[in-house]
Amino acid sequence: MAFKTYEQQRAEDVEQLGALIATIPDFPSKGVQFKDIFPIFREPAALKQLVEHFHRYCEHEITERVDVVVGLDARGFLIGPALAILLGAAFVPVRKRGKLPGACINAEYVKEYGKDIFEMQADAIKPGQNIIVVDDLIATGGSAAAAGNLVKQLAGNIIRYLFIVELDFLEGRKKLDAPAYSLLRY
Ligand SMILES: O=P(O)(O)OC[C@H]1O[C@H](OP(=O)(O)OP(=O)(O)O)[C@H](O)[C@@H]1O
Ligand SMILES: Nc1ncnc2[nH]cnc12
Repeated sequence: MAFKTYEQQRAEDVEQLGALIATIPDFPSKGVQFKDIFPIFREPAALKQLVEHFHRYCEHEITERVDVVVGLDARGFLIGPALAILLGAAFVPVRKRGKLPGACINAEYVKEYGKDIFEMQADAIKPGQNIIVVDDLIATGGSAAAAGNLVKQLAGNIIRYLFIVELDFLEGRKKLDAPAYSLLRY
């Protein structure tokens, strides 16, 4: 097989993985065009391609050492730990209220179809650690911004937000305090 440049591999990933995303109208409520990532996860080769895409992005675009990958409840848990293993980093979950034991910090947020409270264990991040925040999708940016708020409460240093899907028209990345990268933008 011919050698592919970083950009050629990126374009191939966007095309092949993008073709697997399904759009379901009016889910979970009327007017929402729900982007379903699970068809990617049903195909072993696509799942590997997805995780390797994010790993390649980090190797190519991030100069700092990544200490911790933070994943958002619940679909951020699907790629966060796999990416953390490839990066040699730790994984820390952000969970919805009431799910984590011990002392927790919290942040309230509003998202595309509702509002909620996120929590993180108070000793999950050490001051000054370099953090990547990972989720399946950014819509209004409320969820990712709340996760960023939690990291900042613990004095972590966010170096990137990573998403599989971004809904550009909702301008969620404007709420974020660090650069964002999305594999697929609609
Ligand atoms: O940018 P926003 O408007 O905040 O929306 C994006 C968030 O919404 C979805 O999660 P959801 O809260 O539906 O939870 P789930 O992963 O448990 O389904 C999605 O996985 C993101 O976390
Ligand atoms: N349109 C959407 N599709 C999938 N997940 C979402 N989370 C928030 N908005 C979403």
